[in-house]
Amino acid sequence: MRHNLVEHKEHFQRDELEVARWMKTDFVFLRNTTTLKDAAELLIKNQLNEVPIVDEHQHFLGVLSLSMIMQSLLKDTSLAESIEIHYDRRIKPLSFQEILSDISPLTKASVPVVNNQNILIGVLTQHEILEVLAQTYHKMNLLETKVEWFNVCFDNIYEGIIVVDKNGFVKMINKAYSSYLGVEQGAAIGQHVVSVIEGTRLHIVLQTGIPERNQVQFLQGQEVVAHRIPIWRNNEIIGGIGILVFQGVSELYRIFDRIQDLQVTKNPSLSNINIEQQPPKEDPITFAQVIGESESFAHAKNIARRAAKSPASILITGESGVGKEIFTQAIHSLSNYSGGPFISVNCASIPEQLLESELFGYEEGAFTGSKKKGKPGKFLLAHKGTLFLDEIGDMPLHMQSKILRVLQEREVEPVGGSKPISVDFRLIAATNRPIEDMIKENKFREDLYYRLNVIPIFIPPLRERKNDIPLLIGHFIKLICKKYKIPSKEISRETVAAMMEYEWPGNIRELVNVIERLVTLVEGHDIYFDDFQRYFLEQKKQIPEFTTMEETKLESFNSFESLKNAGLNKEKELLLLIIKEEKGNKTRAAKKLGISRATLYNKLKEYNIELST
Ligand SMILES: Nc1ncnc2c1ncn2[C@@H]1O[C@H](COP(=O)(O)OP(=O)(O)OP(=O)(O)O)[C@@H](O)[C@H]1O
Repeated sequence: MRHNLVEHKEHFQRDELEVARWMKTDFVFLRNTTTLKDAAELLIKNQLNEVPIVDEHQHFLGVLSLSMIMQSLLKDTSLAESIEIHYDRRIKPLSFQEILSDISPLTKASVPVVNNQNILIGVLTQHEILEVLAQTYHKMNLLETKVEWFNVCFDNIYEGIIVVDKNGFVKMINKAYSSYLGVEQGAAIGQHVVSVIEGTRLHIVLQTGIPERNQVQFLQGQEVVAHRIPIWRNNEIIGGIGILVFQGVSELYRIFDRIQDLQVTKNPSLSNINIEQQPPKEDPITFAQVIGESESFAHAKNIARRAAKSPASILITGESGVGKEIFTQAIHSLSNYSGGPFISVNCASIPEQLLESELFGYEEGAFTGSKKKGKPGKFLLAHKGTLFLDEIGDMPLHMQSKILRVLQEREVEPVGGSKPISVDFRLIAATNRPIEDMIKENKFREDLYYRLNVIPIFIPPLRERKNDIPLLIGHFIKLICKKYKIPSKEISRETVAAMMEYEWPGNIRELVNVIERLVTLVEGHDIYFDDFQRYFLEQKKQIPEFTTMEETKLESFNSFESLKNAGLNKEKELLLLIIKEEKGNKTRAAKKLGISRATLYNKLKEYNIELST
């Protein structure tokens, strides 16, 4: 029995084999003060051979069996006597944390189980052990089928796949790869990847921890596309996967041509309203630029991709800096409104008294005594395109009613205007505030919420999708090097692992800031953990070493906090100082403080700081 369990242990998670998971918790036991008569009756009634004995605090003392009672009776002991001196105290109980495969075979029908305080909490019987075996057998069968399927796929796939351990030694290689290289599968296994694949970088990816995707590699006289993926588990690299796309390069060119054709034939629907529209200055953001593959993030992207195709309103929720705006832009690019404008409004950053004219626009002479020319509002500017209302949770109640009316009637009436104008736009709203709670507190209109929340998308915070961190680091390093026109840099694995440990309260915005600081401040080609400590952690002097997650939880690491702690206790003073340093530029001030523009506006409002715009 022991042998079988050990052999199949791999197929159970270790804690699945813990005694605590399998022991019986409704069981019979006796106090040491019970009489021999009561004990005998209890054993007979429950058809038991033996029973565990405990003291008044439920501490385990030993085991009493029917044969022990018989022996006592044969020695003329009275049945009225207590069992105290008659039970066996040599019996060793099992700990609830022991693993079934590590314990000796049960020689008895049942064994008592205790916790760390020696309190009797259960019994393990042979019945449970048989149950484990039956389940193991079932799991093994399922696993065998899975492995068979996996092998079939692995060897029949067109792409070449190679899997290495953390030191770069080949663990698996599929048929496509081995025949391309002209190496026997069996011969490649166990060798170092460098001696199997000419010019590989898979071993380098194991060092850096950063995935490399869509890299053109010259192999066996042909250009191929390679992906190199480090496998992270519990913040450590346990191996790597190399994927070779043989048709890659020529196929990529074909795809590129097809995209170009599509763009030429696409006839952007032009606005029938005479509003001067600026041509887009930068390439539109697509989902290819929205980085992240962890399950929860891929799920959000999936919903967003599908939502893009419908005209329904979308409400994106998630903490500040998780990527709500970039999602919105990618949705716009993929939607039927992509030919029209993308208009973004940060509801928190516009003073309340200006909000209406910003959104609805105004007609010439709309304001008493004003000779101001008319101006189209954001609703009108977004005609045939996408309107993004960021921080919708900060919208005052009276404006919420007005917005609701626009959404219902699809018409806007500029301030001072006499007739409504029809508008057609796709609305995407975003918030990092708990809207449902705000509804309960009458701070947000329920009817507007339902109008907006036709398709809800939640973007998870970075700390809940840490496996995306290496991918994001690689992406931003490349992007920032390009932006500053500096040669590409590499980051050490220790730094990546430390970044995976950190909680990122400012989410991706904070990650981008940190990488930007590292890439621009570190002079050499490589970014080491020391640099990370110097440029990021040392700013937060109160935390001497970056060690555990617990420590990072204790303190918020964002720059705002660190600046505050650098001797300035009052947030207001700090705000004023930074704004002065940045000569009133709110975007730069927010960036320096490590907060979003919206948070900066909220804080300015909170402290009644007025800035001339
Ligand atoms: N998945 C991602 N891939 C690439 N870049 C991202 C991703 N998510 C966010 N970013 C970048 O991080 C920064 C912050 O993202 P964004 O402004 O979209 O966040 P947000 O949730 O709208 O923040 P806020 O609520 O504070 O307005 C931007 O520079 C954005 O381009």
